[in-house]
Amino acid sequence: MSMPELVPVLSAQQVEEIVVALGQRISSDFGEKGGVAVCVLKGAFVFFADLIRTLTIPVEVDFVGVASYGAQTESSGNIELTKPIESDITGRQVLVVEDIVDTGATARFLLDYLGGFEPARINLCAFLDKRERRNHAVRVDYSGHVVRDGFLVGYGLDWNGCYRNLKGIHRLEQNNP
Ligand SMILES: O=P(O)(O)OC[C@H]1O[C@H](OP(=O)(O)OP(=O)(O)O)[C@H](O)[C@@H]1O
Ligand SMILES: Nc1nc2[nH]cnc2c(=O)[nH]1
Repeated sequence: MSMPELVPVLSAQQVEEIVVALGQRISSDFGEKGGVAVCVLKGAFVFFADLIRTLTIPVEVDFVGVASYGAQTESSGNIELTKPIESDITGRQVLVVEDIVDTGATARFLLDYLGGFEPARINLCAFLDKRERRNHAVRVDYSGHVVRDGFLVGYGLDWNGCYRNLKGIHRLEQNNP
């Protein structure tokens, strides 16, 4: 199999502008009460670190782990909780931070899981909102960039464990010889 090609989708500069705009909206909506920002591991960790530093409200952070894709570019559909939340989010304002919402299976699973702790409010923020394959009902309250198709890597998103360190977003194209 030949090496996949990386086609640029968003530059590092564009990524930064999107993150700043999201941070302003979230700060304004959550207000001085602030809340708990929950990073969905692993993919969201890069976006999360940038986003929380644009917030101008009191914010605590926590992390949940889920896995579903493994080495594939298609979700297995079996979502596994690999790390539970540690904070008490009951009655708090909660922001779930994802790198990408694709089929919506992971986000749906997490909103149901975290919603079970009865937060005062729970909103979903995704850097990338890929709607074409959505087959679970989820509302992305804060969507950074809507993408149509393709498998995307960079800015935390991986393929087979690689490319999370790229500063921009790229589409992975498998060239068949
Ligand atoms: O909307 P969906 O179709 O459920 O896809 C979105 C999920 O897929 C990716 O996670 P992945 O399972 O690849 O794990 P990772 O975050 O550890 O890379 C991504 O980080 C989202 O959590
Ligand atoms: N890296 C990566 N993970 C995903 N999980 C769901 N969709 C995608 C995607 O386009 N890229």
